Amino acid sequence: MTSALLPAGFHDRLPPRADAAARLEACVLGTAFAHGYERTDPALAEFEEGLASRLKAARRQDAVRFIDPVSQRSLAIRPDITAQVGRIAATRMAHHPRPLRLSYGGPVLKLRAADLAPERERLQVGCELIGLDNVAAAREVAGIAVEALAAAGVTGVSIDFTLPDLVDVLAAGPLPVPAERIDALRDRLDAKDAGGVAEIAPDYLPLIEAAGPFGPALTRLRGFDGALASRLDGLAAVAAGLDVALTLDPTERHGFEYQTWLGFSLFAEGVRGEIGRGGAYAIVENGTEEPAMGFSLYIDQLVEAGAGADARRRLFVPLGSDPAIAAGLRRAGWVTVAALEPRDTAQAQLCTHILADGEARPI
Ligand SMILES: N[C@@H](Cc1c[nH]c[nH+]1)C(=O)O
Repeated sequence: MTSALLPAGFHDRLPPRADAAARLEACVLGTAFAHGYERTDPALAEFEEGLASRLKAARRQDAVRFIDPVSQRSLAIRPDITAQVGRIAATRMAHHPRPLRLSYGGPVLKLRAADLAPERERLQVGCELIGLDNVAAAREVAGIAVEALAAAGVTGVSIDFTLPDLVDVLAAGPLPVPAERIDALRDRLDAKDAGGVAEIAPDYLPLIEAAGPFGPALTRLRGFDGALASRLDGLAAVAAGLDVALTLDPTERHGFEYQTWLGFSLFAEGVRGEIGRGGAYAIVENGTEEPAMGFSLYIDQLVEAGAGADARRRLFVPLGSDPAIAAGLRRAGWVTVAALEPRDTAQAQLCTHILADGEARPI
């Protein structure tokens, strides 16, 4: 019988997966570091209002909240580190020159699991570029995400672009929609509900058909409304710098609550669901807004698909072996597992090799 040790949506990472996760995290952060992104390590929990108000339309209901007995205030456990990096950039690092490049990695907690992803606690690793949200910023950020995944040995990566504020832009200008119906229109477009869209604003129907492989989708969108020309040029320029499969789904909103002109989801062949997301957004501080661009990767699905695994070559060091030889082999990259009592065996210690006559012999 397996009785639940942990609540639904939570899991312990055991060996070798915990090591694989740490390796992937280090690989992503290492790639980011090499591009000038320095690490921040925000607090696990913070005042709820600060977290919720920092990014426009970030969802307060995503966070696990509680009243802190010490401060008597409502705290939230972070559901997304991006908002925290925004807080740090806007306050303690406000005086740093822009653009400011920061990276992060750590657990995040959601109040509820999403339909297709049962996890509530996940390991989030990412980069934020604060002070710019133009094409150059998007190219850098998306490029680093792709490079980091390649460095981590993840293959078959693809990116699905979206234009999160597209409906707002069209509704405010060329294709007016009554304000009270915009939310419903957005939801129906997101759900690709053609009948529902036709009821509210039939002019928007071509947007549903514009989803698909990047090139043709972009061409269809270009024919849709001239008001989008500069955005679409920007999108084309971002895509041109990326050497992975690209798609475009202009009305996808799910998971892009606070992103503005550009959003993207990352996928990899053989990996369940999205492995990450990113895009442009604004950080709000004292009524002013600062543009930013970033991406977050979720490491657990990658680990589940086998990424970050190593060959697990473990060398068993029998009792009485010369410690200097084992030390030399460790320096050469071996993992050594020392026998601590006579009945220890290489098999019990999951070793692939054994130290015999001063050298590593396969078992
Ligand atoms: N933090 C966002 C992705 C993102 C990072 N920067 C901008 N957007 C997410 O996990 O969905």
